[in-house]
Amino acid sequence: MLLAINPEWQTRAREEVQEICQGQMPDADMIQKKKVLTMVIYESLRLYPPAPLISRESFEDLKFGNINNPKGLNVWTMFLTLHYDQDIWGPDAHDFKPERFANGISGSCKHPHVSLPFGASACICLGQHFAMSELKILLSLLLSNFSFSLSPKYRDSLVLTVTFRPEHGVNLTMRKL
Ligand code: HEM
Repeated sequence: MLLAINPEWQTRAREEVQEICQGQMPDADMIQKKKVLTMVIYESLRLYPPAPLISRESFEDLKFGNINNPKGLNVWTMFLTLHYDQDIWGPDAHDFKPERFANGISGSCKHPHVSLPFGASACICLGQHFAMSELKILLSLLLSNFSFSLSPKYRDSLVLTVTFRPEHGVNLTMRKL
């Protein structure tokens, strides 16, 4: 959806796929080289993190500033709000700008540890590298075979429960290249 409404990024990502894959099925080496696609995926996961919150239980009494956090309490961190914080990402925090990730996650914002699409610490997503590979393969195949734009049927409605997802799916108009 973000590539459909940002055709310049769709073109950049497609050119990179064509240059690296040369019409072949993407392999592990090719996936590693896809810098533009990585930036696009990180920025999409910043704006629309599929799992927008994580929880942790305190094993002992803790105090954060003037907030008491007794043993056994579950603390829920809504990183969706962190991903849109203008103090962290700048005044364009609401915009799709994959170039923020040109120098990886560490160079993307003021406090890179708040870029949390896969969570953090000991419970960080076990499948994150697998998920990134899957996304790069899927997007490479889509980009090399189709151009896409937003369908007139698209209805913007996001549902936030344990996951963050489009209520009515994502209707796109696909054209075979
Ligand atoms: C874009 C895709 C994905 C996203 C955004 C995502 C995100 C997350 C997040 C936010 C957590 C919680 C981390 C935390 O509590 O700090 C998590 C945990 C986990 N994810 Fe994913 N995930 C994705 C794909 C996958 C895939 C493909 C697999 C398996 C093949 C996977 C396996 C797991 C497992 C096993 C955990 C629990 C880790 C633990 O508690 O030790 N995830 N994921």
